Amino acid sequence: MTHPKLTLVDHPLVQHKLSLMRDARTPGPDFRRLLREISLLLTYEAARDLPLKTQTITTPLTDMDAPVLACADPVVVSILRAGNGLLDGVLDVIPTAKVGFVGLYRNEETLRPVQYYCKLPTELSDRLVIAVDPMLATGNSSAAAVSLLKDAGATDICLICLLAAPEGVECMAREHPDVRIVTASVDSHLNEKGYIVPGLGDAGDRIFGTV
Ligand SMILES: O=P(O)(O)OC[C@H]1O[C@H](OP(=O)(O)OP(=O)(O)O)[C@H](O)[C@@H]1O
Ligand SMILES: O=c1cc[nH]c(=O)[nH]1
Ligand SMILES: [Mg+2]
Repeated sequence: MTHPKLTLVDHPLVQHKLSLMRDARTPGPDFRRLLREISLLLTYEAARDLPLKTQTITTPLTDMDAPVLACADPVVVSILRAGNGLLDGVLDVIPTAKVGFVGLYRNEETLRPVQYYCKLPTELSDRLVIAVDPMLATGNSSAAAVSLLKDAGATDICLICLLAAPEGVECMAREHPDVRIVTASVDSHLNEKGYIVPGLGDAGDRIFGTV
């Protein structure tokens, strides 16, 4: 398993919260809160290369040349449904981000994504586009969503996923080696139904209580 642009966030807070999320006994409200908190921490890594410029500001004590962002507003794209569990955490950190949605579900037999919705901001080029989906399993859903973003003009894309399987990382390396991936874990493998092992189960069902 390799991807030229994969960042594994091994921060102790992220790892601790992820372990709580993996635990099958963790109730839905806690699961949702933990995902939002981790999302905020993963966003720091996704936004690490945003450019800065200097602007003169006046503090209560003096003038100073202060660093401020020098880029167009980033875009965050939630891959429905489970991506919505990460969305608010990204917006907590980047409140000026524009928001898009790509609706995809995975056919349980073929493990191929089926698209049912797409609504994106008009301007995607020359800005950071952060796609969010908690699970990168076969990688088919994220790869399809990223292709859609590229077709719509995105040039600088980062995928935030809570958990990845080696198969999903390989899929992204094959289809989108230019797209950065920020994740909290690359797990062992996929089971025969395409679920990440040890994983955390079905992210969408645990977020929205649809088990
Ligand atoms: O890498 P893949 O093999 O494509 O699997 C990962 C996809 O599966 C899950 O979505 P799901 O189809 O369960 O839809 P949901 O978000 O509506 O629950 C998950 O949120 C990813 O989108
Ligand atoms: O383990 C998995 C794989 C796909 N989708 C999930 O929600 N969980
Ligand atoms: Mg699901």
